[in-house]
Amino acid sequence: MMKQEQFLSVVDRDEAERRFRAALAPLAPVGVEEVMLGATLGRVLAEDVASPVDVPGFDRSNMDGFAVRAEDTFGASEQEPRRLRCLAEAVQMGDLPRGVVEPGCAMAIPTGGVVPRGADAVVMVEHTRLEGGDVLVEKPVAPGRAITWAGTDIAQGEVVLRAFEVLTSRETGVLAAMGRDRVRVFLRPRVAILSTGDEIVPPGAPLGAGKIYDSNQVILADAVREAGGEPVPCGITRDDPAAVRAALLDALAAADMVLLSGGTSKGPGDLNVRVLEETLEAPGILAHGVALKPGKPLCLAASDRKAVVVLPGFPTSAIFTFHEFVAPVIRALAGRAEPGAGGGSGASPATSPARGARERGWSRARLPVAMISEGGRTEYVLVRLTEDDAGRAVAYPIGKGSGSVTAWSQADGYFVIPRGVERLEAGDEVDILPVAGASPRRVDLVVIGSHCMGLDVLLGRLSRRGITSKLIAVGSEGGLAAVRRGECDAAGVHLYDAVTGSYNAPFMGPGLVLARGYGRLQGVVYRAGDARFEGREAAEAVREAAQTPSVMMINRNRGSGTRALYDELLGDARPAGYAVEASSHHAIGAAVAQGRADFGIAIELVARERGLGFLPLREERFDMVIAEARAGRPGVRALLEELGSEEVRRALRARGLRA
Ligand SMILES: Nc1nc2c(c(=O)[nH]1)N[C@H]1C(S)=C(S)[C@@H](COP(=O)(O)OP(=O)(O)OC[C@H]3O[C@@H](n4cnc5c(N)ncnc54)[C@H](O)[C@@H]3O)O[C@H]1N2
Ligand code: MOO
Repeated sequence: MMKQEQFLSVVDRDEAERRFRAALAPLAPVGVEEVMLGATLGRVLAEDVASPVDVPGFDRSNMDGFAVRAEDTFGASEQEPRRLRCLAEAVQMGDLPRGVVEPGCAMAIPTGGVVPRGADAVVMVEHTRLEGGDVLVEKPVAPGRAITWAGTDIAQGEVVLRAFEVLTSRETGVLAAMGRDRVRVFLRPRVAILSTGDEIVPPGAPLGAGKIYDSNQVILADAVREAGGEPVPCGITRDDPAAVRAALLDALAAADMVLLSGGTSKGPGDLNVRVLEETLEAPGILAHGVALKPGKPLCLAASDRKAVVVLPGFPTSAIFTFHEFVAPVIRALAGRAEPGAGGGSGASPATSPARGARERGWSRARLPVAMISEGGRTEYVLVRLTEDDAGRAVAYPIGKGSGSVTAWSQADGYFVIPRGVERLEAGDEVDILPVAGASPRRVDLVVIGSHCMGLDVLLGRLSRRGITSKLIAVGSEGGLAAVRRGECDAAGVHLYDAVTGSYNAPFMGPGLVLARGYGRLQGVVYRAGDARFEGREAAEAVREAAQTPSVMMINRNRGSGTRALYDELLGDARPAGYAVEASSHHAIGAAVAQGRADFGIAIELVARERGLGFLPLREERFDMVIAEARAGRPGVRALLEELGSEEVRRALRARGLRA
């Protein structure tokens, strides 16, 4: 009862962060260690590095030629060269010359050689001739010419690198040039990562029914590394209070911070917060429930100044809340300055400018569609960016929900819908913020529309040709609208026109051209061996199944081309499962394969992949709609070339498509 109430009293994002930071303050690096030069990459310097030596350590020649006294060359020309006596000694690389360049003399010197006493310039060998034992100088040189004086790059005692700098290859090279073979850096904060849940299995293990792979552990471990921490992977713990408690105690002993994921909302297995309550030392739980989407069940806690965080189990929620609340703390413990923080506390992204994105050229973007938000929570919307014909950015919400494992990896950025705003209109402008680690870049080809494995074949071939592309999956109708608005180069569509009984062509209009794609055979899918379908004619089998009370179907979403096919076959019949509307061919395949439904309509490819029975109905055309205005772009031309190539057609046929 208590837990429910606490969870219901969600706190504002900024208030949650304030409590968390206050409990951990002051945030300072966890310690210092000395590491060898070869292990410094990515580490943060914990000392100001002053050079123990001059660089270069001697007056160095920058040319192959002759060390001279500049005034001996004044007035020299090809017609009237200055004659100098060539000294017997030549400067040897890596050695100090013994002789002195007296007036009227020259000493041969290589690039990088030590300038001998007496000389104050070097004449390039190209500007000299040898004659007997003499050097004829054909061009005058000013004093200092072609010489780098000792200590002019780095002077002995000069501070070249400062504490809190992150060491990249640029800095490590400088350390080497000063002769430093080891350096003091901040310790990486150790961050223990525990996954919890009876349904979680490690990648590589067989995936039983109802189980999912532990993706949070890996993305969190690598995100910890990216923030400058050292992950301490603690594996997967069952939903059992004693087991979670034991794992938590081990983690607290081994690390500077502990991250758990899952088990923080309201299900019977959501016991992690209770275990925290019973296990942590003061101050314990600071916030459980934050007015954020995604991320509401987030639990921020501290045990004696060690941060303990239960991230929501859903992958998008987990990584979003990690970057919002946890990554800045890891960076502070690692000695990495907050980008743009200027020492202040982390500003809410709702109020901070979209700096990173602006630097990359995407700042404000237009929404192509209206959006509803809950209003009561600050909502973060992951987007993919494209550009309209006028070069203005357009932000397509990814819309896969917090459970998605791909949304974060596909996002070019995100925008914030502040608490209290319930609706954004199509055409509204939003500020795009960068997604940690993503570097949105312009691509050669943007395809918006329905996704199909055939497109994977095409875009894969383009990629091998060096043509980059981006596919934004919004369905056929969304694709057609996007190409009409000039927001993409091409749209993959399969739109059925009931009036003409044909695909795609009836939907073309001014400024659009249709490029012939391929066919996908649609039909009834069922579990192989089911006598109600096996060996029968599709329409008749469906008609009969629809009258059989024990048979369960699965439907497609309204507006999809396949739904029209369902309705044609079923007429007025409403068999059990009619109201269940899956939104993809793959979902139909999964439902039938796993026995949640006995039949559905999908493309042959899906039946093949899942070993389902298949009764053909008709061929659906998947074509590309091209914006005429963009037909000349190299990406579009390459796409059309690929579509027309016999090799591609063969590859499509090999995947069960009709090309
Ligand atoms: N009745 C309510 N139910 C839920 C609420 C709510 O307010 N009332 N909140 C929803 C929200 S919002 C979220 S977010 C989720 C988060 O729940 P938990 O943090 O308790 O996470 P679990 O229930 O354990 O798991 C959710 C989901 O994530 C998967 N998961 C868990 N761990 C991992 C992992 N290591 N790698 C990949 N995926 C993982 C798990 O299998 C579940 O599918 O709760 C809503 N429910
Ligand atoms: O708040 Mo949850 O993190 O949206 O899915």
